[in-house]
Amino acid sequence: MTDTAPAPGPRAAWSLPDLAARALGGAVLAANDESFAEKENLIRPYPVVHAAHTFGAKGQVYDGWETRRRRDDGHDWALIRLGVPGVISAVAVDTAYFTGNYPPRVSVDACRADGHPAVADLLKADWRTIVPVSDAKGDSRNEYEVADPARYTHVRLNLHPDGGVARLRVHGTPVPDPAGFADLPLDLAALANGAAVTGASNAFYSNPTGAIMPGLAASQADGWETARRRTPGHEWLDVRLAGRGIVRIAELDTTHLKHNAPGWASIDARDGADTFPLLERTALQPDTPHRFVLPGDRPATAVRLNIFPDGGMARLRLYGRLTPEALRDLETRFRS
Ligand SMILES: NC(=O)NC(NC(N)=O)C(=O)[O-]
Repeated sequence: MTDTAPAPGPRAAWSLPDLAARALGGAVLAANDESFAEKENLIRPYPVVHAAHTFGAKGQVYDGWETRRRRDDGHDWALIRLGVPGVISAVAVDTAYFTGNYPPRVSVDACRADGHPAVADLLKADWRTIVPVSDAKGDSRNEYEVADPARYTHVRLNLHPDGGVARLRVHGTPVPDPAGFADLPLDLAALANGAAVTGASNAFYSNPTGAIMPGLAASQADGWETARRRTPGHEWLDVRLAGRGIVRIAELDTTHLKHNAPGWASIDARDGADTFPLLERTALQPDTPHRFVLPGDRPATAVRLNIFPDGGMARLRLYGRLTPEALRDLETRFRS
């Protein structure tokens, strides 16, 4: 859970995942100045913390990135690698607790530098403006929507002229490099491979997208957890796969869900207008990574994970192979 959860409403861009998230592999690579507070705080996943009148050797302590007061005409910048490349739809610049020292204006540039570029190479990259110089407020979540269909790998946050920013969130659609998707089985449900959570019956305790994030869940808050269900029925999670493919192994990981794991789970698959069972209703254990080998060979584009009656899932992994057509589509999308 972060401090910068979008306000409710029909604002699709803000419900897209944060491509700069540290948990996805994002990193703050460089900043021209971090005299007061360090740049890495920009992508911390935690709510911003603040205690007034706490002074360190450099001044008041802030949970964010804060530069010195400029005495020239320049501006400050920080360079961020996205965890997974993608199309950026919205950027949030959260100045929580920066009141007398927030940047009055910000802008954001983006570039596409595939591979593993060094900072020196990135500084020479072809940067495009995705958020022009825009007004920002102090102690606020400043939101800027982006209408640019290009795929980017890095962003640069500019402060005009200087100041402090608590958090940067870069919402967008992952467009991963499909090199290697052809020869190896991959997790067709992984966000990093281009899958997405498209719906959940209940998202009371955590963001359901946590269930398809990389790595092991760090805690119960890191996966999907529902409220206790007090009515008949069951909870479910919808996932659009990275592409049309055949799933051979399903991993249902209830790690950290000790007294609130689902009793049972099943998975339904969808391919066009057809739906079919991928995993029949199966008993689950608390705090356990379950692995099921699936017998079928029908391709699917999306799945619904059903949990009975409620609980959640730390991680859902669906290992399989893309169809040749789906692989070609991803390659075209990545190159365009
Ligand atoms: N009281 C402050 O916050 N002062 C300043 N910042 C820090 N971190 O002390 C400043 O000058 O921007």
